[in-house]
Amino acid sequence: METTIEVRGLRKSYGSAVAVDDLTFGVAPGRVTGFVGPNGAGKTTTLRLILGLDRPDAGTALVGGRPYLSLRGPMRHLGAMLDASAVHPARRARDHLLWMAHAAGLPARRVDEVLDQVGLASVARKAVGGFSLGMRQRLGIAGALLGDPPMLIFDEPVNGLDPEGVRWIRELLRSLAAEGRAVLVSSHLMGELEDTADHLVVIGRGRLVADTPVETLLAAASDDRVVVRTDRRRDAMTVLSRAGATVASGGPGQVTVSGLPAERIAAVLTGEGVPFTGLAGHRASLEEAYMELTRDVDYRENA
Ligand SMILES: Nc1ncnc2c1ncn2[C@@H]1O[C@H](COP(=O)(O)OP(=O)(O)OP(=O)(O)O)[C@@H](O)[C@H]1O
Repeated sequence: METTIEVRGLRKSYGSAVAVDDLTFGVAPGRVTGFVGPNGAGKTTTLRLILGLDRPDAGTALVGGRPYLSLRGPMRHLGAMLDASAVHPARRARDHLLWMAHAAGLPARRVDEVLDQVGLASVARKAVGGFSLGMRQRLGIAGALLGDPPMLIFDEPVNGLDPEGVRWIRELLRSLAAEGRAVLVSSHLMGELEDTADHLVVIGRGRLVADTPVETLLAAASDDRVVVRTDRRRDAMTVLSRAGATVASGGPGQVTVSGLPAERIAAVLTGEGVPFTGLAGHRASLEEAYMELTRDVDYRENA
């Protein structure tokens, strides 16, 4: 069975509001695909359609080549965490997972394995009502991992987590992809996916905005600016603009230069006797690349 999730021409409206509008993308194995868009962009609706929790008005969502609801033992194919708070507060963590495992025909030993994997083994017999948001997210992730599936979906797993929790999820997602699994993770904050996602599917108002490798997006957003570190800022700006560069003060001890390659900048400064301590290319952050990408997309309601 192929380990890809394929969404084709997916469409879903609620009354007159179009939540997902002719959406097409794929989620490949062995990488983390970030599913990004502002609040209300249609991410959760899309994930619900993939899982068969809602019916599309048009289009298809296939999991390993088949609709999720037609899979035998679906949790062995695709694991998902959509709403980590949807567990009865009186239920103990281990009992919750045992119930899930039983319903899915999975062995009870998987419950202890996933509790260990997500770091909840020591609180396995505690009621979920006393869990922090981070612990609930971990429990939700444990549920997704229960069937040891080759495909995984996580809806906003980083929401409300402390930096330690964010780091943990980031490493988990990377390791799941490194094992060859297809991992789809949604977020409304691009910065959260920095150092995590290999590929991005960006949506706005239900429509596809971009489907691109992260590297390609970053390269396109990183321009030819070079940052020069020097104590003689004024002199550096004078000689570099005379040499044809566009210069700007880049803050204390820094000049931002564009229009000249780094080697030429170094040669001009050296030739004119202007000392400098560093030259570095400007590399865009994922957040900057996202702003660039979505600058012309109108997200306003009813726009
Ligand atoms: N059951 C529903 N009934 C009516 N409207 C809905 C329903 N579910 C979603 N919507 C609407 O569809 C649009 C997309 O919502 P969705 O939750 O999919 O977005 P999202 O990208 O996941 O946003 P968030 O990051 O806030 O979760 C929104 O305008 C939302 O109000």
